[in-house]
Amino acid sequence: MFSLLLEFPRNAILVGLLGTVLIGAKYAKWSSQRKAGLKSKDDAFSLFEALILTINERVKAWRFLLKGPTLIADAYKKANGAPFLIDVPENRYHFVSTWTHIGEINAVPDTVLSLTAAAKEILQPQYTMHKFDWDISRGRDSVPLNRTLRTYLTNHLPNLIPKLRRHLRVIFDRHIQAGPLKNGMKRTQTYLRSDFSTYDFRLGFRSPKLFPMLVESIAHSNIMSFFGEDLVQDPEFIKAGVGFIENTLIISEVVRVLPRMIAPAVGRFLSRTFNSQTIIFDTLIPIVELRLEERARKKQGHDVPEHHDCIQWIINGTTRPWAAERVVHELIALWFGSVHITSTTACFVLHDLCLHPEYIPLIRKDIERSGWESFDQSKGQEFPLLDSFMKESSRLNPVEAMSTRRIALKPFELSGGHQVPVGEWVCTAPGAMHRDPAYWAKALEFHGFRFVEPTLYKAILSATEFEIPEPGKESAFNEVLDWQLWGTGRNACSGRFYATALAKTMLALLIMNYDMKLADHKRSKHSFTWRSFIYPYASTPILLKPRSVTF
Ligand code: HEM
Repeated sequence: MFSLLLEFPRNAILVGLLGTVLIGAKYAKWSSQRKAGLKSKDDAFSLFEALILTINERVKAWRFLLKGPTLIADAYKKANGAPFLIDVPENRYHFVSTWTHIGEINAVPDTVLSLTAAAKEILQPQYTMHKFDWDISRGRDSVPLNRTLRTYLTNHLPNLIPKLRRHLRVIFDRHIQAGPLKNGMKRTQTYLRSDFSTYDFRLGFRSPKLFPMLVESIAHSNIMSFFGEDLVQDPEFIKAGVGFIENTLIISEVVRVLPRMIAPAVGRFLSRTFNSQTIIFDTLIPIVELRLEERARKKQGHDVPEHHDCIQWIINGTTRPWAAERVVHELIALWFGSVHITSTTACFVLHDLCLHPEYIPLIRKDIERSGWESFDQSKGQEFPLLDSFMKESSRLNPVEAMSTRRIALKPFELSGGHQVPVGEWVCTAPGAMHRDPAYWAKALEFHGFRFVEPTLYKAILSATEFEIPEPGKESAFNEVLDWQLWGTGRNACSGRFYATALAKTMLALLIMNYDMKLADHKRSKHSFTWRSFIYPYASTPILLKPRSVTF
């Protein structure tokens, strides 16, 4: 199921080979064009120099695929606050690293700098999302989805979180019990829990496949939140939903690096070969059509069933109803943007919990102090120590080394005179910014309670050894103003309240109900990078053992 994650290096080699062929082809064309005009030895020498330079630049651009975060971090240091350029195989990125420049990006409309154009280049939705052809500047078209997530889904969290929690407990128990036993007794003995799932607390640590467990948990939760509870019972849909993420990454990567002449044909071929997008589309269409019918019947005064999910909120949010196909396209894009990044973020927090186990007892106490009911009512804001720990983990290990991506649809100039030509990208470097001592005291050190409020610090932490490196940095995980995890301004992630509540629910369940440790500290950051993304391997070796209490 997670073949992509395991086979990614192989795919990278394939793309690398493709790149070499392309560079060769481009050079042959370039060289033959110039031979005609070659007159002297000097010309031949300049040609040779130019060729070496071009090859150097191209090799560097292709290196971005395998070493993106390192290249960005190195260039960030050299630039010392100024905008800097990084070439990638198919484009040029202009990175900014000051909050003034970030503010300037946010100040222009999306007819000048567009997130949706950048997303279109990354995801190639015409091949990956059932021919979704979204506008490169969406204007008010983005309102129904963003309002759905930012307002309706967030306000629904007190009802939703307890339901999600019930499902998550069952999924965790199933995965953890299925993991190989690493120590303890050989014979399995199971106990019935109050919620009718079983677990086996007499036995030792088990080694489940952590990342697949987290992806499945988030996929289930998102199905319930976006499409309603019925689809959770549909294994084919869930399989397609998880496979869709891998398929999208493969198809879009291949299409992006191929020459424009052949990319569409290959894209169409891959689109037919990997059919998860079709399964998702075909499953969702009748559901959305029924909802549109219900909307029409309701307008005529008929009684219709009530639904509390994203399908319904998107439909309700449009004044002139969108066609079913249009609603489904929005949902497919939402699915891609929400499953993968949330599971990866939660996975890295779990690694950090194992690397810094001294934080766990205090985080447990704090979770007990608040309790689930207060957490649910706070829409996932509670558990401040866990919140701060998550933020410190993602500050040092954001799963994305780039954020606030925009394509220039018109020429754009930053203060100081840096120009961004049409078609090129402007973006930020969260990985590098988050480690910059200009923004953070003791920037490279992990301080899990860095973001805790002073009053809470006095009440709970002052008698402990834990340090807060700098006063005045208290801030929530879902805050956008002091870091780049969620992007910028009006385009900042509208799903961040839901994402935070879900990730925190999962982490709190695992922290409270299991003891955890890394099987092998040397392999703790068992991750690889592709472009600017950082992925955990599917089989990261974390050991979990049920505790004798259930929370
Ligand atoms: C830890 C998990 C997540 C992270 C780190 C994250 C991060 C981001 C980032 C960096 C952006 C781009 C913002 C910009 O360029 O200014 C974004 C946009 C977006 N995210 Fe998330 N996201 C997460 C989870 C989610 C979830 C769970 C949902 C849905 C429930 C979601 C929905 C969206 C949407 C709809 C946008 C586009 C906003 C727009 O077009 O204005 N995200 N996210």
